[in-house]
Amino acid sequence: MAARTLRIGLIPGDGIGREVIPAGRRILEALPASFKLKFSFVDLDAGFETFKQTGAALPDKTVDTLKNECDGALFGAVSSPSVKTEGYSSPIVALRKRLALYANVRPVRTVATAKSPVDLVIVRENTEDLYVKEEKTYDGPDGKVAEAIKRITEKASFNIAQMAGDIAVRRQRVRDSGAPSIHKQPLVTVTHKSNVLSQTDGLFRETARKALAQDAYKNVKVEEQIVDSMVYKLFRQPSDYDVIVAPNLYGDILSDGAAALVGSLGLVPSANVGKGFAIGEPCHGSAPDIEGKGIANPIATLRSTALMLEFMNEEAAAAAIYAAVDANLEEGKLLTPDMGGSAKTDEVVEDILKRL
Ligand SMILES: NC(=O)c1ccc[n+]([C@@H]2O[C@H](COP(=O)([O-])OP(=O)(O)OC[C@H]3O[C@@H](n4cnc5c(N)ncnc54)[C@H](O)[C@@H]3O)[C@@H](O)[C@H]2O)c1
Ligand SMILES: O=C(O)CC[C@H](C(=O)O)[C@@H](O)C(=O)O
Repeated sequence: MAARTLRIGLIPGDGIGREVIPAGRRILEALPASFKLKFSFVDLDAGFETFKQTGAALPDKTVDTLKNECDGALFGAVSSPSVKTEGYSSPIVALRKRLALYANVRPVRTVATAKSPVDLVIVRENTEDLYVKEEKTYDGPDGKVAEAIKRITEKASFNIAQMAGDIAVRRQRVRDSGAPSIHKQPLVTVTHKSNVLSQTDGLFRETARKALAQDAYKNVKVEEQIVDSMVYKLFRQPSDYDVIVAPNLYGDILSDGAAALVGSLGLVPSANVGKGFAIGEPCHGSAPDIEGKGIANPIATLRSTALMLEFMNEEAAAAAIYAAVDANLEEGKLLTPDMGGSAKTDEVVEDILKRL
């Protein structure tokens, strides 16, 4: 069989995004020939630096190249300012919408030998909710008033719940094939706040339930949880959760919280997934506090690279990367400072490449 050639867009962005994305490229280049995969790469711009230089945080060239040339991509992180900056808008949020990457899939897990095991996936809606970013400020009788639209549609809620159901079924298939797991039965937990937001989150809840009632998911247990009590229960008993499906903002917040349960934000990957296209992206941001020190944990990016390969139907290559990363973590000798070690980014990458 001839090797499959895949063209990958690399969008480092800002801060530690520039320090971790090269690790993603290196691990793809280091995949053994037995996987019959070849890669070509194209460097693409986005982020606050790009905005300062060109006036566009997400140049059209980046979007067009991804659409017309690439089979997949890796995105690092961007330094979006916390104050309104005329002309700037988060490029990763824009990219998710422009490429219709409707699902943000975020597996959060410990290694098999962990004392308090966690093995869950947060499936975050990726295009709407408060992230439609339709905001306005005006003067009212009590001073300035700022408003934002929270938009939930039936279509996006249905699609994201189906993605959660499909992932639950796939995870169970892997368990049934003998893979060790802390879970016995597939479970999807629908997260919402429809006790207060009965129309928006109400529509999400009701639609997700409808989607998960389809025959394809008849073996999947479906539960629901209000997002605040979800946080409480997740932090007390994370091993109770298998697949969590959430509207955009709750999914964003839950995934950083869940990262704390497994030791570091620097471990948690994600994939922005659309029909036939996926962008791997570590869950973390540009980490200005450690930028330039060469100590960023590359594991979230390496796992995001594997996750991108999974969505390209290259499960075996993805599994090899996960195994090499797990071997590094299980030995626990070469860890970056966020994990209590003193290793540099490049040393961790070298160690994982050796194990591949
Ligand atoms: N996908 C993205 O582009 C994305 C995601 C989140 C935040 N951001 C942006 O990043 C900037 C910084 O945000 P923040 O500081 O609130 O969050 P952050 O995720 O950048 O950092 C939070 C904390 O986690 C640590 N951390 C994160 N990733 C790490 C890694 N790989 N290795 C070791 N430690 C790591 C940081 O040092 C920091 O202490 C903001 O401008 C925000 O808008 C971008
Ligand atoms: O800072 C940005 O530009 C986007 C941050 C981004 C988000 O979805 O809100 C990040 O928190 C993430 O989880 O991907």
